[in-house]
Amino acid sequence: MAIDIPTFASTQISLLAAELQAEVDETSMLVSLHSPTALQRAGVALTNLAVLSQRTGLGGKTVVEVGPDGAFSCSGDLPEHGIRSGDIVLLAEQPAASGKKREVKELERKGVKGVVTRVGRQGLGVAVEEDGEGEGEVVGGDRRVWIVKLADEVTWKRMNGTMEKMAKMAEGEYSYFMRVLFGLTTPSPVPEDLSKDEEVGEGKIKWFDTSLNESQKDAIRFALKSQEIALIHGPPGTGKTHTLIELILQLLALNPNSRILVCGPSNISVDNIVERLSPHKIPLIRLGHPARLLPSVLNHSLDVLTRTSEAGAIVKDVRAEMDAKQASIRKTRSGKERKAIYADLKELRKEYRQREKKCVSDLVAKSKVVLATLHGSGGYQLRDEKFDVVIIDEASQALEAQCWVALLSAKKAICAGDHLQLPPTIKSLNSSSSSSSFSSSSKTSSKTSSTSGEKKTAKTKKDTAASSTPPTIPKGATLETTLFDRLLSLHGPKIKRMLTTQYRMHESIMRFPSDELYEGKLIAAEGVKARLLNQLPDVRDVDETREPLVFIDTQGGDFPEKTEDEEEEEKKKKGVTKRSLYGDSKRNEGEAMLVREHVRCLVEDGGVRAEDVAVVSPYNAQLALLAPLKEQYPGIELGSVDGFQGREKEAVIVTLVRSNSDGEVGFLAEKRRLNVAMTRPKRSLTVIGDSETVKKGSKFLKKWMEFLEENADLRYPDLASLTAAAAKA
Ligand SMILES: Nc1ncnc2c1ncn2[C@@H]1O[C@H](COP(=O)(O)OP(=O)(O)OP(=O)(O)O)[C@@H](O)[C@H]1O
Repeated sequence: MAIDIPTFASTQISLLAAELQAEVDETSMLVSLHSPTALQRAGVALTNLAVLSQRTGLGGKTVVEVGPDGAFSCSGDLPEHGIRSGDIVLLAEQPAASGKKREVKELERKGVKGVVTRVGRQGLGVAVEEDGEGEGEVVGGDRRVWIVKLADEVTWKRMNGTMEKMAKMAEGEYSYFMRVLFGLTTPSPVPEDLSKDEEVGEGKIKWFDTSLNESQKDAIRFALKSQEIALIHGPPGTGKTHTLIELILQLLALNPNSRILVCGPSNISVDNIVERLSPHKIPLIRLGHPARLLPSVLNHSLDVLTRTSEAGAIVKDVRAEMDAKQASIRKTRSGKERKAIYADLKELRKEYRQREKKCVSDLVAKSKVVLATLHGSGGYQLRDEKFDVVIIDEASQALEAQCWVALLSAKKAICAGDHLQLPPTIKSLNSSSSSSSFSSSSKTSSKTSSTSGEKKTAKTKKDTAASSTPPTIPKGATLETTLFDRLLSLHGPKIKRMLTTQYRMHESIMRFPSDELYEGKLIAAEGVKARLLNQLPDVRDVDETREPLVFIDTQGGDFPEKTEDEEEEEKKKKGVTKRSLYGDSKRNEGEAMLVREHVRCLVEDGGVRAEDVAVVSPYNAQLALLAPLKEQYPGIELGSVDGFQGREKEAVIVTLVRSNSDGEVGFLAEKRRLNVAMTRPKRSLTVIGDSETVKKGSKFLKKWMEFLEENADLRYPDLASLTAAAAKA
């Protein structure tokens, strides 16, 4: 069904506003209720830091480097934390650990906002906002500082700006591409069978990578032939990125004059492509702050090129002057002098920007392929640039508004993704019921931080609603509907090609997701279909390393789940009043014991390296319970399902947690979450769960449990002997 563009845009604006509000409220709630130390443990803050230095980064921004305050760290290393580059943070003087309530607003007055540009073992960099009040206050003295994660208003502004533009466009301004993407017209037809001859465009396709499989070749032919839109559906491990690289090379081979913009929702998704594209020696440039990029792609980063290229020479002297000024701030004690330095810096920054702009536009104009995050593509560097094709990787993990930042001036788009894995995570209340329970996640932040697919507490939700006035949003509209989803339901499978050979999982691990979600079309590549743990170097042949699929069924009621809040209630009775950060997240002590025992068998008896093992759970409280495993088996990873999307491991243990007499399964009912959970392993998947409870959750869950009962190495644990063994250990 066609969609009215202004209505779409204004709905997005309302949804985005609600989302931003939810994020802001969540931060406020966390900050006001918990001490800096507790926030650090939850992955949203870093405490006891000292300002180490300041320098000038891209855009003339001041980058403040912070590291552990010597008085609090012997090793000089940062403690375990959940701050990632790209996060929006507040850098402020650390409040005393009093029981006093803190307000975010008050903290903001005392500090400066910025973007984390670099995260290292011993410190991190924050590019601070230039006009932040009190800038000198924070970075000047020798005070102890901390950083707290804030809502990402920068990304929001870009999306909102794009939607506002769309809302205001007159019908005559819509491009053919836009009309197709909103169903006002149909996509130009693409010949059904492209495989007979290799004729595409002017000449024959000569494959750069001859190892491509048929489904990959077919997807590339289709994407080359399509005029406006092509979706490349890549189930887990099917070589989506691999396919995109060949596609980019083919686009350029067919038309050496074409210019391509390649985007993804995260820095890592973009860097991944830069890394794989760079050996092909095509002129490419990566936009984005260099400190946020993988070291291996730095040579293509705009910032580095502005320093090293000829065009960059004119920028250099201003930068040097700015750096010298920055350095002098720390030496100055007088407020008056500092003020004067800031005024000089402001002027220099202006000049720097002008010179840099010229240099940047020269560099961008020379590049055939420009790569940036979706919101990065909305930066000033690309303001007047035109591209023949826009490619979006991981499109099913991006908000649609985010995609339009890159698509607004596009003529043709190719989107790769998998709508059967998790969509972007949404915090606002308007999301659909089954999946409304998920909050922020990022691929890199796994650990036991708060960034899993859970809402903190049911109470938080109500609090959030009460503290803000949500804008009116049409019924059924949700940010969770991605561009990928919407286009599929708008135009159907004719705009899509699916990759069908997967290069990750043992055949038995692949079977269920393939049959239930991918129409039975997945094929395990020859090299992976029978791979077992016991074939890895130094791994011994024991029960745990011999089986690709193990199901430890905890049915019978001996392994009940618990809610953190229930335990908090018990604590309260004993006089402990602080509320848990994990709220109503569930945990299951019995399952945790089984996880520990299984890890022990894999690593100690089987000789599997801890780095090759991951424990994945939908519930943060369960991960918190298992956290000591990381000390016992350094290198092991514990992650939320949401945080583990896009990752893989040799052996994965999934602990489902839910076990109750009501058959309550919460957000286990979300197929896409389960799909992600069960498709992470290469050689070994161990599922621990109560089949009785889980079966009641949904048809899909019932089928999964039945599949495991029939096909997995089935085990019924005995709690008494397990407890005895644990006590002995
Ligand atoms: N045609 C191929 N022949 C051999 N190996 C391949 C082929 N295509 C992909 N692979 C391998 O499969 C693995 C997954 O590929 P890639 O990283 O491109 O997948 P992806 O689909 O982007 O990943 P994800 O599952 O995270 O979406 C890689 O190790 C890649 O080298």
